[in-house]
Amino acid sequence: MAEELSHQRPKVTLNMIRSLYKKNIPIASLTAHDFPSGIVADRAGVDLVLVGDSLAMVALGYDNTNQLTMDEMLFHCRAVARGSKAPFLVADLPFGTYEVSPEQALESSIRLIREANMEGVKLEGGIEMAATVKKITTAGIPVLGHIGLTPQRSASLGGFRVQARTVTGARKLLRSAQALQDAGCFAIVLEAVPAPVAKFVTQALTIPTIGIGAGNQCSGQVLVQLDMLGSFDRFTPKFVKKYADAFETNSGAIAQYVRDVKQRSFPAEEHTYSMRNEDDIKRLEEIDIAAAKVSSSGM
Ligand SMILES: Nc1nc(=O)c2c([nH]1)NC[C@@H]1CN(c3ccc(C(=O)N[C@@H](CCC(=O)O)C(=O)O)cc3)CN21
Ligand SMILES: CC(C)C(=O)C(=O)O
Ligand SMILES: [Mg+2]
Repeated sequence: MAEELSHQRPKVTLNMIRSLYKKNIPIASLTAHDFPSGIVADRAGVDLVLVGDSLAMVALGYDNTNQLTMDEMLFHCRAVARGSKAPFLVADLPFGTYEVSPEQALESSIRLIREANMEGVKLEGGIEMAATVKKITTAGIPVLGHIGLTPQRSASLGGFRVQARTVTGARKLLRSAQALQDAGCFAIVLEAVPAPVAKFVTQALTIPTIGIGAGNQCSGQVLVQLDMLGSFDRFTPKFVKKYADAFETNSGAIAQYVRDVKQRSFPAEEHTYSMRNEDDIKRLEEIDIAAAKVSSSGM
């Protein structure tokens, strides 16, 4: 326990996120979707851990994020919160749990805070979600906005496409960002927009932007943990940098384990228990195994 405590760093609060922004220190965010991914993000110094609904695709094997239910999200949030102690904890509001009305959004947000130890929520959408954001933030729940490529709306966007590639698009993005800021968002995720557009929006705001596929001039960055670890092999967006090759490393390790088991080279001596008295081995060998077998199969 003492050793465990020595790894703890100060709790990242909303004030600390704001102070990083004021000091122009980029906010390092990363997703986590279970206990071990929450622990590593914490240990590695991540400021903000997002339990993203991308977990639908990377952890549960769904084709998109829209099939994820509130119960599944709550289940994963609880696991992340058990492992991730220092980072500021934010959860995605799953598709269908916040669009019906501001009241529905607030009720869903309250569940994530009260039942799953989250500290804030994220929702997708721009100016049209301003009243909803206002409802949630007024209740004292920090809200992270998310504009640009909004995966929950990929059907109406025509797929996972880069957004705001024109000046008109950039102006529209800024209007949405400002509406979210005015509604009380503490920060806004900008996903898959050209770097100059993200820079333009970031400079026009007084709250941080967290980029994913939005260049290096945002106030922070976020990636899906399994993407950057090279552990998700279905697709790789252009914005993903693979910092490890977990899929290759892990499947290689497991293939070696399979060979070892087949060859009886695992377990070795050091993974094996001994009897209390060496002499007992001999006594075991003297027992008539054939007789023991007969008596047991005869029941
Ligand atoms: N593993 C994973 N990583 C993610 O970043 C992620 C998810 N899942 N699931 C939910 C959404 C979906 N996301 C995606 C998925 C694909 C692209 C992609 O392939 N984009 C193309 C650009 C297409 C265009 O030309 O407009 C690319 O080449 O990057 C982008 C974002 C982001 N989110
Ligand atoms: C990639 C981030 C922004 C996200 O929304 C998710 O992981 O679901
Ligand atoms: Mg998401």
